[in-house]
Order: sequence, then structure tokens, then C-alpha cells
Amino acid sequence: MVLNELQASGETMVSMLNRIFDPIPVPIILVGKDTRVIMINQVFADFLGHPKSEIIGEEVQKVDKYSRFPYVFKNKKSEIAWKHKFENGHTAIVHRIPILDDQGEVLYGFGMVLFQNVEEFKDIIQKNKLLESELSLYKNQLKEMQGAKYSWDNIIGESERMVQAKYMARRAAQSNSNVLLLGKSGTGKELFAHAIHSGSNRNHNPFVKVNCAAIPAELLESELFGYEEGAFTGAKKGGKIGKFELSNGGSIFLDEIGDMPIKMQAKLLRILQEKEVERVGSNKTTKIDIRVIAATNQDLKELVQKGEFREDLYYRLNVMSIEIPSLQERDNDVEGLSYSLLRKLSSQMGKYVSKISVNAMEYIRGHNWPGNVRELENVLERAINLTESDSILPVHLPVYITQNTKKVAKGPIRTLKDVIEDTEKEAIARCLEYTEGNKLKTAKLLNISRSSLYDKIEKYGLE
Ligand SMILES: Nc1ncnc2c1ncn2[C@@H]1O[C@H](COP(=O)(O)OP(=O)(O)OP(=O)(O)O)[C@@H](O)[C@H]1O
Repeated sequence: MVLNELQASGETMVSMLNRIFDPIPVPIILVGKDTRVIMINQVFADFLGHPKSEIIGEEVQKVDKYSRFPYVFKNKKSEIAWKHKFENGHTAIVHRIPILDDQGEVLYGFGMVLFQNVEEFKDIIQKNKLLESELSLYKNQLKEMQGAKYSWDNIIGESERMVQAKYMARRAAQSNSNVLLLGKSGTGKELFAHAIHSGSNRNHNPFVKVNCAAIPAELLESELFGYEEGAFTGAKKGGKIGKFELSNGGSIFLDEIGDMPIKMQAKLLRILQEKEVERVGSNKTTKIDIRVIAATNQDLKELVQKGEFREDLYYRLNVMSIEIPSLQERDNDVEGLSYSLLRKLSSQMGKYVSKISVNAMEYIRGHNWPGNVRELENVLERAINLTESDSILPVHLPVYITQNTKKVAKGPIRTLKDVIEDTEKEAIARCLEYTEGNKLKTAKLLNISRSSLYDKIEKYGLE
């Protein structure tokens, strides 16, 4: 209301302010530059415990003993969310704001009680903290879901070929180039892909895995590129984001790239060249920044020759190619790998198994592991399940491995004492298993005394 209208309506400035501020449920006060109260709303007057008529026109520090308005006017600076103690014993959170004219001189002071009770304020802060920590928990979980699970430490292997592969992978991680991981099934290509992402400066962004062989060809396009709403019958409302867009800023792991249909290969090539994606059913392109880590157990060159893999794409992906050796090619890694996997698996399975008998290790070394590390891992998991002691013995290995006597004969030459002890240990363990731990029966079956059995159980750590 302009001043003239105000005068015409006969309403004073104070009554107008009262009319505006009284319905507001937050305590409010307006103080003149002479530090006398011009207006206070009903809630505030009730809170202070005085009638409004006694407060208006009064010196502010007479109404509220600890009022800081005189200081605020002196400093000409707002005091926001300050703790304030009232004479009635309440501690509240308040704002005190000086209102200045064009020359920077104080005209009024505006005060507001934000929380009449500090506890109420603390409660809100507490809730806010809770929300923040929940948010950070979900953010971390999302990062875990999207991020890489393994790093360099998880890749076991000290053989020359493996050390070389790890060196190449570390170099690749530091660059921004596409990486092609080559190796038979179960050699650890996925493990390497995770580690390359974790070791790169993209590791704060998503790591997205796509198994090109597992997604039906007709779905692969929408999986990778996403689609717009109504792009085809059955398309979800609102469309769908594709894996390329999802991995923006991070890495996309295209596993089994050799199985990617030729039509999709052309589209992938375009992404690698143009660095932009176009959702199915849209003509809008989106810029993306991704690093492709591709893997295959097929011979891509052969596929190129057969016309099943685009040559130009092959060269685009092959910038940094890393060959991961099969277990057969890194014979001297088998023992170390077996023990590392044993430690990992037994802790995962909550069963303490820490030894592999010499004979069992000979069988393990003698096998040619066509399924590579994955097969070794499965065999050890089975053995941990079967053993009742802390050792893995030949009896715990699958027959197809222990039947391989030819290879075992090729093992290192050992002393007769070692061979006898190993056989003795195995016989006792096998018998204990058969008698379900009954020592009396075991001693009888082995035809030895009970005390001798106890000695041997202790000696071989079979309990
Ligand atoms: N060097 C290694 N050190 C420790 N564990 C390994 C190693 N290599 C492979 N593994 C383990 O073996 C299993 C198979 O590895 P991974 O899935 O990475 O193989 P892959 O080559 O991607 O197989 P595929 O071609 O069949 O997809 C995983 O459980 C992995 O943790």
C-alpha cells in the first residue's frame, strides 16, 4: 500500500505492520535506529511474556535484556543463526539484520527467532547429518555397484609372462587409449579390466561391464545406446539410458567383443571415432568421454580374415593389446596361485584350510588346466568343502586330476622319507574321513596303536 493510500485508509504504519506480521507463526521484531521497538508480532510478545502494548516504543534491551541490536547497529553487520539466551531461560537461534539506507546508515533492525528452543535446532541438525551420512552411504554403494571391484593386488602371478602382462596393463591404465585383452577363458581378463580402470584416473567414474555374447543381438543396440520413449513397441516410458552414456567419464568393459554382431561393430566404430552416441529413435547426439576395454578369447585376426570382425575396428581397439597367458604357459605360477586362492577362498568360506599336501600339489601341477584360473579356483573350492582338516590331500581333488599319473611322475624328485610321510598322512586323513573322526576305529583299520595314531595326528596337524 503506498503512503497516500495508507493515509486515506486511516491506517497507521504500525497497525499495518501488525496486520502483516501477527499471522506469521515465527517471532519477529522491528527495532528503530534509536533501538526502540517499532513492532513485535503476537507470537514474540507471548514468548517474552509481555503485552504488545508494553513492548512497542520501549528500549529493546529493556524488553530483552541480552538483545544485541545496539552492537548490530554499531557494526552494521547481520548476525545470522546466532545462539541467544532470553531472560525467561530459553536459548534460541536468532537472526539480527540491520537495514541500511543508501548511505549505509542504519534505519531499522529486523530480528527473527528461528528456533525457540536450541534442542529443536539440534534435532534438525542431527536429522540433516543423518540424511547426509545416508546419502554418502548410498553414494558409496552406487560407486561400488558401478565401480571396479579388483585392483593390481588381486592379480596373482610372478611368472615372466604374467609380470609382463601386468606391466603392460599398468602402462595402459595410465594412458587414455583403448585396451584389448586377449586370453583363453578363465585367464583373468575381467580381473585385468577392473584393475586397469581402478589404476586409471577415471577410477572415480563408473566401470560398466557388457557381455556382448550374453545379450541377444536384437537387444544389444538398445542396451549399448539406450533409446527414446516410443522408439519401438515395448520401449519403456521415458526411454532408457544406454551403457555408453552410463559409463561416461569412466570405462566400458566390452567382454567377448568377438561375438559382437557386425552391424553393431560399425556403430561402435563410430562411437570410438566421433565420441558421441545417438539413442535409438532419436536424432540427437550426446558427447561422451569413455575408454573402451575390450576382451576376447577368440582369435580376432582370424575373425577379420573370415570377414566376421571389421578390420578398422580391430585396429581401433588394438591400440594397447595385452595377452594374458594361460595357466599352462605359466607353469611355475600354479603353486603360488593355488596358495593365494586357498587363502582367499577359505576366508570367504569361513573354513580354515591352509595346506596342500605335497602329493596333492603334484597332481595340481601336473594338470594342464584348460579352464585356467577359474578351473583351479573351482577345484580348490570343492576341496575346501571336502576336507575335514586344514589340509588338501589328493583324495579331495577330482578324479580327472588325480588319474593323471603320468604328469605326477614328472614331478620333482623327493626323498623317500618325504614320500612315506606324505602317504602316511594321506592314509590317516582318508581313514579319519571314512570313520567320521572316530580315532579308535581309525587306529583299528590302520592297524596301529591309538597312541601312535594320536602322535601322527599331531605330527601332521590333522586335527
Ligand atoms: N591372476 C589371477 N589371480 C587371482 N585370481 C585370478 C587370476 N586370474 C583369474 N583369477 C580368478 O579366476 C576367475 C576367472 O577370471 P576372469 O573372470 O577374470 O577370467 P576371464 O578371462 O575374464 O574369463 P572369460 O573369458 O571366461 O570371461 C575369477 O574368479 C578371477 O578372480
